[in-house]
Amino acid sequence: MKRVQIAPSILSADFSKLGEEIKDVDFHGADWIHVDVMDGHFVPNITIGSLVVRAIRPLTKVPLDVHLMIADPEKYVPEFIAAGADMISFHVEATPHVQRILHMIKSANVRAAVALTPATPLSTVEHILPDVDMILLMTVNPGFGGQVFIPQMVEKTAALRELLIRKHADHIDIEVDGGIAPETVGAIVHAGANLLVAGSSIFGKRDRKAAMEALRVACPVEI
Ligand SMILES: O=C(CO)[C@H](O)[C@H](O)COP(=O)(O)O
Ligand SMILES: [Fe+2]
Repeated sequence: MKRVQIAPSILSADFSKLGEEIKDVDFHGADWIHVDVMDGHFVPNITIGSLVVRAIRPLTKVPLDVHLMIADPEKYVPEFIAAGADMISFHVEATPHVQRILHMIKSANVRAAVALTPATPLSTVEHILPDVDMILLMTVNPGFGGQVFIPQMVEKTAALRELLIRKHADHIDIEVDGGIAPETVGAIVHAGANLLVAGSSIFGKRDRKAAMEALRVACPVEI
């Protein structure tokens, strides 16, 4: 089984002291820092852009996992690469140019990933597996932190892991994003997810050390 990693999402951090917030989860063993970029168009919320990615980049050695929830991602991918993203995911629902954008990201030596909202079928990624490093399955509808985990996404995650095994592409990471907490982590990791985004269940708690430990303890494999 692949090593399970934790990616705290700064969406639920205190933006008035973002640097301290990032250093806090860095100190307590975050594997990635998840950065949610929303444009008020692809999703009904506006968050942050590449200026913030550029500003936080020097504050930590933890790699930055940038989740683009934006229309026309091909227009903005270059500025997130230049800002220092280590991995970029964009939504297959947001562009007809999925493979072209994956190549754009990989040619800059950045990890390339596609994201699927809960209703998007796995068939949308079946024929581009050689081009992806990671697939992000949304386990809530994108746009907001603190939403309730959609239980049917356990079955979807298991189906994706089976597909990857069948296609000899089991090296691809499956990231799950939305409502990941000690109560949901067991089933989703058992189904085959190995990269856990957690916003409110880490930054929503005062003691981030305890919050991350609670996720690790609830995980069915050692992390
Ligand atoms: O992409 C996202 C929302 O669209 C966030 O990464 C996600 O919601 C994390 O927040 P939480 O863990 O609180 O659900
Ligand atoms: Fe996200």
